Amino acid sequence: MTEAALAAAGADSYLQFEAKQQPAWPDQDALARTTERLRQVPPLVFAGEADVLRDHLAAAGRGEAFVLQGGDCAEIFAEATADRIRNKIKTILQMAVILTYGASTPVIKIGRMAGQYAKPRSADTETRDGVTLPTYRGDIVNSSAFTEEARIPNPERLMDAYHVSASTLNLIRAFTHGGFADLRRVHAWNKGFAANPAYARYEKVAAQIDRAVRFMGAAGGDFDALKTVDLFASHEALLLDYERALTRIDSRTGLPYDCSGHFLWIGERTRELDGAHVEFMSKIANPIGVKLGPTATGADAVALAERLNPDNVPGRLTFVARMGADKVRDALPPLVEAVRDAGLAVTWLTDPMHGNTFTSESGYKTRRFDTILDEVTGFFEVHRAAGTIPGGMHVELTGDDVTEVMGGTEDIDDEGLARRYETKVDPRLNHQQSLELAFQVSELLSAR
Ligand SMILES: O=C[C@H](O)[C@H](O)COP(=O)(O)O
Ligand SMILES: C=C(OP(=O)(O)O)C(=O)O
Ligand SMILES: [Mn+2]
Repeated sequence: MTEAALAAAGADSYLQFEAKQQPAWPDQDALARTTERLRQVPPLVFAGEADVLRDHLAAAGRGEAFVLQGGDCAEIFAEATADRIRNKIKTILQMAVILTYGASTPVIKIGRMAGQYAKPRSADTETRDGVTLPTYRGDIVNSSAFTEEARIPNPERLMDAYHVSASTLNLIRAFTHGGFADLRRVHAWNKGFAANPAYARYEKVAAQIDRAVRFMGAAGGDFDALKTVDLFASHEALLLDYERALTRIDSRTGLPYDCSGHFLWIGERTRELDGAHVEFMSKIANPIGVKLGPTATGADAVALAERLNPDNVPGRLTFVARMGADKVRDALPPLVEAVRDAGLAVTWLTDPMHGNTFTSESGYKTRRFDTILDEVTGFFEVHRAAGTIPGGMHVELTGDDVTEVMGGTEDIDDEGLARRYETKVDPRLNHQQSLELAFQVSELLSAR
């Protein structure tokens, strides 16, 4: 019955199109058994929550809120521990308080969390010391260990992804609604950060936020209302077998929602108009995103918006621009202007990470803090010139003290990268660098 309704709603139409970046599963029967099980399990999120997020994203598109989307490039099953999840949530909440001050509007918090397990890769194979194996495609597909066995796509991992997502989401809900996210606590953490002499340049903003919080208290502000926050879950909808298996008909509206997360996006490598990913995304009712890189044209952006949001519903569609700091000021304006001139409702985010990756001399895949900040700055400049809204920021970060991105006050250099380089795919801002970025962006936002 439900499956019939999903088919009638077009949830399987994507099967007629080419799907890029899918694993070569050696055992199709095992895959079918797992997806069959996944079609029976409880959804991870409720469609009504996705609707709430869509309304928030619409507000961000109008400049009445700012979006902070962040988390790992690739979540790792074995790293879904209480400590690591807590540190990540803490980092996002700390950044959100800083940005809220700068934007003087609510910050919509979205984790690249509880489902960010599938990775598109530029190469199908990886060679180390003369040995060539299939690439790691995320924990939902294979393991990053460099052995032949580990790299074989294993469909049982889809089930593991579901369970690890469920436990991560459970902890997110507990932390954000159980007292951990209380504004006064988060504010005290930020004061501690800015009081460290190394970060003296952020003291001024931190002191201003402190004054604002104290003013609120004196004026009888309701801090109890600020004890809980909403942190939404998002990931790249890359592995279509998994996303389709977690799609459910919403009992309220009769519409299909992909209940693997609140917000799903498709990446730069899978956004073809005639590809399976765009077709699948066109059929689900969640708020969705599309990454746009420097080769995207204004016509591409308009065509994607018309295809993915034919009713022009505000908040339904977010474009995440990932141009590169050296290109954003030239490549983004034509897209923003075309969308603006066509009267299309789109919420614009900047991803200042994916266009700024390079390999350091010592061989680490890295990015520079200053380049990341420069792309965010360019994004704000472009929107200011076009009279459009810079709606938010999408970043790869972790709450831990890793050394993967160069620069920041700590000034991690090429040699320093080796100290604690842990990511399995792309480099992440560490805890300190994430807060620094928030302080600097909050200044850009104040001028918005
Ligand atoms: O996270 C994004 C992509 O999956 C990643 O940048 C691809 O990395 P690769 O070029 O090492 O395959
Ligand atoms: C794959 C990613 O990015 P993009 O599609 O922008 O390259 C990502 O966000 O990890
Ligand atoms: Mn990445």
